[in-house]
Amino acid sequence: MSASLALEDVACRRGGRLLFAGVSLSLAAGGAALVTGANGCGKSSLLRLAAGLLPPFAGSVAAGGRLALLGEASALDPERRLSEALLLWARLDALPAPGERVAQALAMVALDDLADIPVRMLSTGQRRRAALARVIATQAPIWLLDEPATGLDTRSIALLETAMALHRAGGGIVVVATHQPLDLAGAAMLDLAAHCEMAA
Ligand SMILES: Nc1ncnc2c1ncn2[C@@H]1O[C@H](COP(=O)(O)OP(=O)(O)OP(=O)(O)O)[C@@H](O)[C@H]1O
Repeated sequence: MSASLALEDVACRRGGRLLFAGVSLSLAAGGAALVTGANGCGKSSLLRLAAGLLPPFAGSVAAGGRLALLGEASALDPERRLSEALLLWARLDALPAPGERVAQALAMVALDDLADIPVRMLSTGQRRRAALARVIATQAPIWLLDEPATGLDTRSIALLETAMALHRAGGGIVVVATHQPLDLAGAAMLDLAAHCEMAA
């Protein structure tokens, strides 16, 4: 089955408040969306909704394919060596060759030289790239990336953009919530401000 992601007239309520309503998005294989909006308008919440971690208050979410979410935290065990911390996650999805997938993912984010370093010793930007490597290693067709460029230098942003482009070229889907401009050619633009229910 080729990947797809559809949000239809979705509303989100958190902490007793309606954050946004009337959000629709339809992505097919190779598609991408860029989610923008002011702090607190619900970008992270939208990604969690798409990931199935939050139920929509109204509307529907349908994902055709496995999802991988890059959230604020890297979710990697700080005490483990980077490659081992990634392997723990890669083994969870029961796909073949977890070691190879981790090695390839580390190379894609240019962290192969640091594979044996404990996660706690990585810099902020290196940790962000490690979190991206975790997503890449899942081989999930649908990527949900929350502020993936935070803390990244110019070269690392280029690596991120290349990884997203390659993923889409292979039929993957990318949804990115970001405050930073990112090269995501032909992406659907979703400005949550237009759907925000919170009065400024
Ligand atoms: N677990 C939670 N319970 C209740 N309210 C929450 C929870 N998590 C977030 N919120 C609230 O939901 C609103 C939207 O938060 P969210 O993190 O989705 O916004 P955002 O657009 O991603 O913000 P930012 O740009 O600062 O990352 C905020 O007002 C926040 O306080």
